[in-house]
Amino acid sequence: MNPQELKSILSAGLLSFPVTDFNAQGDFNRAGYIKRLEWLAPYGASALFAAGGTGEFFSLAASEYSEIIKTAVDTCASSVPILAGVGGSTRQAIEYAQEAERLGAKGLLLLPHYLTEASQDGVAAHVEAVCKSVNIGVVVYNRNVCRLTAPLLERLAERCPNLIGYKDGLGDIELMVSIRRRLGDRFSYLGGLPTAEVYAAAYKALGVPVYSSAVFNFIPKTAMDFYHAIAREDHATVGKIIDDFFLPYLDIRNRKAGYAVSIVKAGAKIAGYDAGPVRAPLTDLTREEYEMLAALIDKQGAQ
Ligand SMILES: O=C([O-])C(=O)C[C@H](O)[C@@H](O)C(=O)[O-]
Repeated sequence: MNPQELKSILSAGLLSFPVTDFNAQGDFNRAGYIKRLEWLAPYGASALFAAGGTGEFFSLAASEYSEIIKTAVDTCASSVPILAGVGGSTRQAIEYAQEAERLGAKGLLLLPHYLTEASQDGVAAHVEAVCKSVNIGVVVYNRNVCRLTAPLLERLAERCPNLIGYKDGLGDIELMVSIRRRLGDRFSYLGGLPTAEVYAAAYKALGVPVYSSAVFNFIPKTAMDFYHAIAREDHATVGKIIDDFFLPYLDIRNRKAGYAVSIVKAGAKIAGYDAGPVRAPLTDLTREEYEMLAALIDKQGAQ
């Protein structure tokens, strides 16, 4: 798939980031991951991102990465395109990028580099180096230490034809509007704030109709229904699902840093697709929080 074909796929529909399965010892659980992907793939997401943020990319060893991407690509070959998360230092990100391309990923999501502050010129050089290391399409994820501005993205877009997407995890409306207006159709735009549904209507109004859903991991039908309600601007349905499900969900998610991922793994277990524990530095929900989530899912009849 060339970068322009990928851009067109990412310009409509719902995207999702499957969690990564670990067994009780905390090791990658390939069989569980295959079962998960086989369950989720038919629900109609336009692309799935393996080893992304919700897939705990930041906690994976390089030796596990290849197996995870290969498993996702092989399992979903005939159903849904797989993009791979990449990140870390520039050299590490390039190694991951080339490995993911070799294994058949259709594109990459470039997660922010790790730890150090950096000038945005430096971040742009990092993004350019990763884009130039592969032929497949790349989506850059503005979040945390990666805070590229519209002029820098414009420069990157000129230099890197395969940089085809911009994913926003910052929620800075002024920045988002300036990027959307200045870059126009050059990119596909993805809403990617944690629990992106809560921002979906506002982002659609800004010209960003596509978002990635983490809750798709455990209530895929509800996630798709919500996406369709957003797409047809059915405000009553959107408001009802936000009131009944997402606001109480956020009350649990906001109890601890990192719960945006932990709560999704808890949800997967409740849905009958246990992905095992999260890895440190994340922590799992407490028993009480887990029961609260189970009751919330049950109350909605969400699935
Ligand atoms: O890197 C990630 O996993 C994300 O940020 C995607 C998530 O799906 C996010 O959009 C969410 O939590 O809904």
